[in-house]
Amino acid sequence: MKICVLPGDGIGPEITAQAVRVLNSLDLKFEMEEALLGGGAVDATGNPYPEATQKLAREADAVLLGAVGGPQWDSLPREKRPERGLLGIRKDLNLFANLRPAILYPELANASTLKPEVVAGLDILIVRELTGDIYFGQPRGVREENGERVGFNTMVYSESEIRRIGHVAFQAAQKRNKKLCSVDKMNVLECTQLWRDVMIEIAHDYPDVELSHMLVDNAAMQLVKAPKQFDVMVTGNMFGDILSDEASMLTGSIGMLPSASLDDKNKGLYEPSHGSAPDIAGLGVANPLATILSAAMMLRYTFGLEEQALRVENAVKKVLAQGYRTGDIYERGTNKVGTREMGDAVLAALA
Ligand SMILES: NC(=O)C1=CN([C@@H]2O[C@H](COP(=O)(O)OP(=O)(O)OC[C@H]3O[C@@H](n4cnc5c(N)ncnc54)[C@H](O)[C@@H]3O)[C@@H](O)[C@H]2O)C=CC1
Ligand SMILES: CC(C)CC(=O)C(=O)O
Ligand SMILES: [Mg+2]
Repeated sequence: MKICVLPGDGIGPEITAQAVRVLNSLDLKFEMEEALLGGGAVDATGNPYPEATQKLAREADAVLLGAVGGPQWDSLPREKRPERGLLGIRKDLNLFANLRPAILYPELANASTLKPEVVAGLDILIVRELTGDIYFGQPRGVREENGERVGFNTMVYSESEIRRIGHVAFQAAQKRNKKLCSVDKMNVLECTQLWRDVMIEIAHDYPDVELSHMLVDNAAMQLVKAPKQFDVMVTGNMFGDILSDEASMLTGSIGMLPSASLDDKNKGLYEPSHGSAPDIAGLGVANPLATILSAAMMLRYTFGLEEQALRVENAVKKVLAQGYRTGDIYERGTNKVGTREMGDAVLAALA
């Protein structure tokens, strides 16, 4: 079981270290090797996704990633920016299916931005397409036109790209409550009219799943109005990026939202849904639970170790029940801890 570990930038190394400790405590035989991705990689090699990282990531069964980016790299030419490294590894490994579960742990009911009665028992799975859409579409750039600069990107999806993420979402819905909501903007975007048409075609293969459709602006509103109407949501790369950050706050914090990015053979990259949080980097206060829960997803999806995945998830439940909280989920009467102490608590819960 080979894992390529990419701590990345900002809080990335702090949170990844805790997930690595958790994996190493499980008495399983992992081979782990670290490499550079993002800003640190640009500084060291001039490339945000260096060849050595590419080789290691391709050879590994799974990748564990912290996060990339930071203001010190924002003025670099676009192809050298840390985020290009992230898009690069996702595309290179064909990780088209991004699973982002938004689950409210009962202990965090007061940390949610919504009233407890609106979110109690919340358990949504956002299935986000990850290697297409406007983040990858060509042409892109800034050109001179009529004496001014014009910026442009292209939203593009092929039928086959929509179909393969659709199948992932329908199959996930089959294993859950058999309800799938596809989110698009078909009223104004041709690209997402095709998205809707293809989802309707695929639905014939899954007669047991109830498919509904929602425009993305309404979906953003419904998520904070009545989130429990959703079970599985499927959407494109950009809408999924935005809606998953929004959904994270229903669970208390973006520091609680893990993710799995999968290809069609269960190879996966596992990372928290948040970014490198430059505002708290180096302070030892970041919440490592999203990364630890991402490691649990790795055990489940890539290694098929369901029992071990549940063990880690139960350890996270236990530390929350014991009252351990990083600053982002802290409330009066609980025990405020830093990143490493939260890792210690999870390890103790696993022992
Ligand atoms: N997957 C990745 O590597 C991603 C990278 N980024 C990059 O990260 C950098 C910062 O982006 P932002 O827009 O500020 O988003 P962000 O997700 O890094 O931070 C947003 C807010 O959430 C807080 N936060 C995030 N993770 C947290 C955690 N584990 N515990 C406690 N608080 C946490 C931060 O302190 C900040 O206030 C940018 O360079 C961006 O491009 C952004 C999103 C994803
Ligand atoms: C580079 C961005 C697309 C990363 C991001 O915000 C995400 O994947 O959630
Ligand atoms: Mg994002």
